[in-house]
Formats: sequence, C-alpha cells, structure tokens
Amino acid sequence: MLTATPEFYQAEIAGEAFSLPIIQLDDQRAIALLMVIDMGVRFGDIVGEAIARHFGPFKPDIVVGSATLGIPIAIEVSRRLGKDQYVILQKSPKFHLADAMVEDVRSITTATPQRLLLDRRSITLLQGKRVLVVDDVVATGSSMAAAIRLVRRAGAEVLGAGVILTEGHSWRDALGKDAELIESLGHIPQFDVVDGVATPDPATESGAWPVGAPRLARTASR
Ligand SMILES: Nc1ncnc2[nH]cnc12
Repeated sequence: MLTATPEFYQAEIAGEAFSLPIIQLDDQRAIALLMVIDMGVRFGDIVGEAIARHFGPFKPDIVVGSATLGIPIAIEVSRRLGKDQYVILQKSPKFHLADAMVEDVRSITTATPQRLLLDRRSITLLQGKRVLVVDDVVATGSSMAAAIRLVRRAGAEVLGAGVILTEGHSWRDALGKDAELIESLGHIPQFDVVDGVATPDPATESGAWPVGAPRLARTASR
C-alpha cells in the first residue's frame, strides 16, 4: 500500500478543531506547525479569551510573553485581563538591551544556542508581582524554563504558564516541578518520519496531562 504524509494534523484548541500543516524538519522529524501569526484575528480572540478566563481568577498582576510568537498572545491575554502593560522577553540583543538580564535557552533541538533577554528597565514592572507567563507552544520546555528563570530573577512569582499547545512530553523533564505551572489549550504529538512518511509517535499522542484533555481545555468548556 502506498502511504504518504497527510497534509494536515487536526488539533483541538480550546475545544475547536484546527488544521495544522505537517512540516518535515529533517529525514527523521516532522511537526504539526502552529504559526500563530498566520492564524488570523479570530484565533487570537479564542486563545486570548480562553487563557484569560482560566487565569483571571488567580489575579495575575502582569503577563510576560517570549518573543516572537508569544508576543501576540501576551497582548491578547493582557487586553482581556484589563492590563495595559505587559513584558516581552526578547531573543536577540537589540542595541538598547546591552544591559539586559540573560538566560540561555538550553535546547537540544536548536543547532544555534539561543538566549532570552529581559530589559532591566522592565524589572520594576515585575518585582514583587504575580506573573502569568504565556507562549505559543511548549515542546522541549527549554524556552519556557528560561522565561520562568528570568521572571524569578526579576523578583516575581510565577503563578502559571498558559500555552496554546503542548507538543509531546519532553517539556516535563526540562521543567521539573515547574511543569505543574503549565496549562494548555490543546496538545499535539511529535512525529517520526519512517520511510519518508511522517507518523505521530504514539507515546506522545496523549494530552498534556494523563487524564484525557488538557486541563485548560477542560476548564474552558465548563
Ligand atoms: N509545532 C510547533 N509549531 C510552532 N512552533 C513550534 N515550536 C516548537 N514546536 C512548534
């Protein structure tokens, strides 16, 4: 039988089905790609609303998002929490970030070392505050771990981390106890490429948390 990689993976995000293109990374790996900036305004409404609804009762003082794809999420969630200011952790050392607080992103999947930077002028926005960290996808967990370290170094408490998707489960090891902070709107598997065909790795297919749907998806539909 001739099989080919399906073009799309159907992911459930905040209770709605979305088709994510399956993209082959190399001869062994493929991903169901979530490009937040290509998903449109309605998508931003859905994810911003679901994350804000879940974390609102925990009364975050401010939202922190990691560049680049965490930026629209930080804005959407902040808007719905009625917060004007938010903090973005940058990836590249812009000229005005010479004195930034830096954390290495210890990623095994990225060839070039990455860093996250916190502008020292933003520290006053975080010191002594209750922070909600947001991002698009938590996969290896290394970027989220660096974001959490930076926020804590700035003297803030991380009350939770809201993401659109968890991908596989390796982020649990990277985050250790902080994995409990993660709430996601959906889950996608990692893909293996076998004989040129991308197939979900069954060990990574179940949701972010052992009991069925991701916790945030469950609370969002209550
Ligand atoms: N599936 C995915 N889509 C977009 N960004 C990602 N980063 C890691 N996994 C990703």
